[in-house]
Parts: sequence; structure tokens; C-alpha cells
Amino acid sequence: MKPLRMALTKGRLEKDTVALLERIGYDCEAVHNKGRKLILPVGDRLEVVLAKAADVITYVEHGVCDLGVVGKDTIMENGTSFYEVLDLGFGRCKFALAAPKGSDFFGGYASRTIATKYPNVARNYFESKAMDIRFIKIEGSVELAPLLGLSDAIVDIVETGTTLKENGLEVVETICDISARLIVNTASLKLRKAEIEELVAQMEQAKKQA
Ligand SMILES: Nc1ncnc2c1ncn2[C@@H]1O[C@H](COP(=O)(O)OP(=O)(O)OP(=O)(O)O)[C@@H](O)[C@H]1O
Ligand SMILES: O=P(O)(O)OC[C@H]1O[C@H](OP(=O)(O)OP(=O)(O)O)[C@H](O)[C@@H]1O
Repeated sequence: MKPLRMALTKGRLEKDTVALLERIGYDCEAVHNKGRKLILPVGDRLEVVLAKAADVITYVEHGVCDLGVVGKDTIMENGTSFYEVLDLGFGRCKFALAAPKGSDFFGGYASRTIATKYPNVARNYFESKAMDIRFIKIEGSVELAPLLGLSDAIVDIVETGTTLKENGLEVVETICDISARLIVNTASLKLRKAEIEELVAQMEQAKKQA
């Protein structure tokens, strides 16, 4: 039988995912010595694909990967046509609305501009607030937007709070908690149910040993 294929978010989530797989007993040698290779065998029952966060979702939704490890932020922004089966407990951070320190973001009736890498999350968050908001999509270092006068505030990820602090910004409201999730293609879960359920149970167990 061909190995299960798991898409794994490159970067911040990579190390913790590999550590989790190693606690189960998977041989992740190929990932440690990957060079520029992107599809890597992890034992003979699993193969890991390294991808950008949003692409992990694309690969799992299209069924070219059976499973994926991706942040809840990316799931909230990019879609839900898959099963989210496990909170992996690492990659913890928060979505927050942040603004220049001391600014009264919710005061007055003037329309507001929000800069964000996550326009869908920001739009959903403001939907219930009955405010006149314009959204501007920024690809990175979103904290720059209010400093440059492009926006009144940002919706972004906050982990330690250092980036906000060092740039004179503060959290106005926390939107929600974020952590890494294990996602599964809907057809794979039916067609390879036993194998996937075994892997999910192993990952759940290994998570407790972290
Ligand atoms: N401080 C943090 N900043 C950003 N993401 C974090 C942080 N802490 C944990 N994460 C999680 O790690 C995931 C991957 O983040 P990472 O910065 O590696 O890649 P990225 O933000 O998608 O983009 P890029 O590769 O362009 O930097 C995020 O989607 C989020 O779930
Ligand atoms: O609260 P902190 O611990 O300071 O972390 C939060 C920062 O980290 C992320 O940026 P990242 O480093 O991924 O760079 P980017 O903005 O270019 O995506 C996020 O977008 C914040 O800027």
C-alpha cells in the first residue's frame, strides 16, 4: 500500500511537527537532511510534503495530500473543506486587533482602516460590530501600516507581544487563540479510515508526552 501523504507547514510549525512524529517512532532523518527536496519519506508508511501554510490547505482540499498540519489562522482565513481532527497544542499565538498605544480605536464615528494579512478573519471579526471599516491586504510586517499612516489599526498574529511593543502598538482586543491543527482530506478519511485513525490516535498520544 502507498504511504499516507502529509503536507506540513514549512517554518515555525515544522520543528514541533517533526518532534511529534519522532515521539511516535517515525524516522525523520530525511526531513532533517532534506536539502532542497520537498517530498520526504518518513518511515515506509508516511511521506511528508513541505509547503507554505495556505498551500497545505490547497493540497489537502484537492486530495493530493491525505493529511496536513497547519495553523488555525490559515484555516480561518482560507477554508474548511476538510476535517479538522486534532489540536496539536503547539504553534500557540493569538489573533488580535492592535493599534498605536493610547489611540482610541473604538471612539467616535469616523470610518476606520484596518491593515491585515488575514482579510477574511478581519471582516468576520468586524461584522458584528456595525462599524464602517475599510480593509487593506498586507503580505508581511503588518505592524508597519499604522506606523506609516496607511491604517488606523491591524488585525494580526501576536505571540510574545514584542513586535507590537517595539513599534509603539498595543492590543485593543484579542480575537481568538490559535494553535496548529491536524487536518484530513474528506475522501481519504473514508478510503483509508483505519490507517488515518491509527495515526491520529498516535499523534494525540504523542502530544500528551510533549
Ligand atoms: N509569532 C508568530 N507569528 C506568525 N505565526 C506564528 C507565530 N507563532 C506561531 N505561528 C503559527 O505558525 C504558522 C506559520 O508561520 P510562519 O511565520 O512560519 O509562516 P507564514 O506566516 O505562513 O509565512 P511566511 O513563510 O511568509 O513567513 C502561522 O500560520 C501560525 O499558525
Ligand atoms: O508577538 P511576537 O512574538 O512579536 O510575534 C508576532 C509577529 O510575528 C509574525 O510575523 P513574522 O515574524 O511571521 O513576519 P511577517 O510579519 O513578515 O509574516 C506576526 O505577523 C507578528 O508580526
